[in-house]
Amino acid sequence: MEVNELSNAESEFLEPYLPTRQHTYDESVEAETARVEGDETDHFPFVTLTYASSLDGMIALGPGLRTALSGSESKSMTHHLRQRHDAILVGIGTVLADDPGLNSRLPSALYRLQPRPVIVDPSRRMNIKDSKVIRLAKMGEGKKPLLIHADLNGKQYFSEEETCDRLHLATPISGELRGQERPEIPWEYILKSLKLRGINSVMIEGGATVISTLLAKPELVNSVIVTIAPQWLGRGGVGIAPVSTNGLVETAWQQFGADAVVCGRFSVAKRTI
Ligand SMILES: NC(=O)C1=CN([C@@H]2O[C@H](COP(=O)(O)OP(=O)(O)OC[C@H]3O[C@@H](n4cnc5c(N)ncnc54)[C@H](O)[C@@H]3O)[C@@H](O)[C@H]2O)C=CC1
Ligand SMILES: Nc1nc(O)c(N)c(N[C@@H]2O[C@H](COP(=O)(O)O)[C@@H](O)[C@H]2O)n1
Repeated sequence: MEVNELSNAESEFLEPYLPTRQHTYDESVEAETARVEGDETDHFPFVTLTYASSLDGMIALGPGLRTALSGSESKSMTHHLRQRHDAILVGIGTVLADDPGLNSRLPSALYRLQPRPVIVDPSRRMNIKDSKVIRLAKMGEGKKPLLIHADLNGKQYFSEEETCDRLHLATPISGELRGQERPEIPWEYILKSLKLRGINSVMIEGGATVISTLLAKPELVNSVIVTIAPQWLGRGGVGIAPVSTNGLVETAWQQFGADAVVCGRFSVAKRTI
């Protein structure tokens, strides 16, 4: 699908919902801070939650199915967001279903402006060999992905490999994780660890599990940007369903092609970066 630069009016519409400090992320700085352990600060990156939804609140036709909802204009909007954040984060479910590129294909997206892909993959399910995100990084069209793993032995360490970097996170409640088939790492811990590595802003793009769990943690989210495509995906679809009710404030919406893009914030006190 064609991806084009946004008009001035389109970027101005998005601007109030985007992180103010741009492109502060520096890979060499990340390598330095990687040695720091035991982060006790309460600093988090700026977090933007974003996804494309159908009129019936679905983000995919069915589990594991890559589903195009955005039109060219709103897809371009997503690629604009990608180059305005230091990192783009998805869960392993999205990588296995979609094999996404997780880079910005905008003509203005120089390597320096590309987001660092972050994949939450607690049990190391990612197929490194055949992954598009790694192929793009090798070609210099995107940054090397950072995989987040759960370390069940209670250790936190970083390892750099040729194709990807790995951040093994022991959580503050690591004892409770032992023996779990799908260990859950607290989002506070994931986000703090990214900040500690020099990542000041992260765009969280999916999938259903990641978005739904973060919607129940509004105190961690600075902005929400949702594309609504004018179609229904039906009852077999994968929906966004937070465990608790909530709503956005300071909302604005604009049409991008046939789609509506809705922006907003949660009313809980926000942090600045
Ligand atoms: N329309 C849209 O904008 C988007 C749609 N999608 C769709 O979403 C679907 C994938 O959604 P899901 O299967 O729910 O996958 P997901 O991408 O949300 O990943 C879920 C997996 O990530 C890991 N994970 C997530 N949070 C974790 C945490 N706090 N601690 C430890 N591990 C954690 C777990 O292994 C979990 O099983 C696909 O069909 C994909 O096409 C994905 C992204 C955007
Ligand atoms: N903005 C948006 N609209 C849709 O209709 C989508 N299906 C998605 N999905 C997300 O984009 C990823 C694919 O991106 P690449 O172009 O391959 O980098 C996919 O994995 C979802 O995260 N997004």
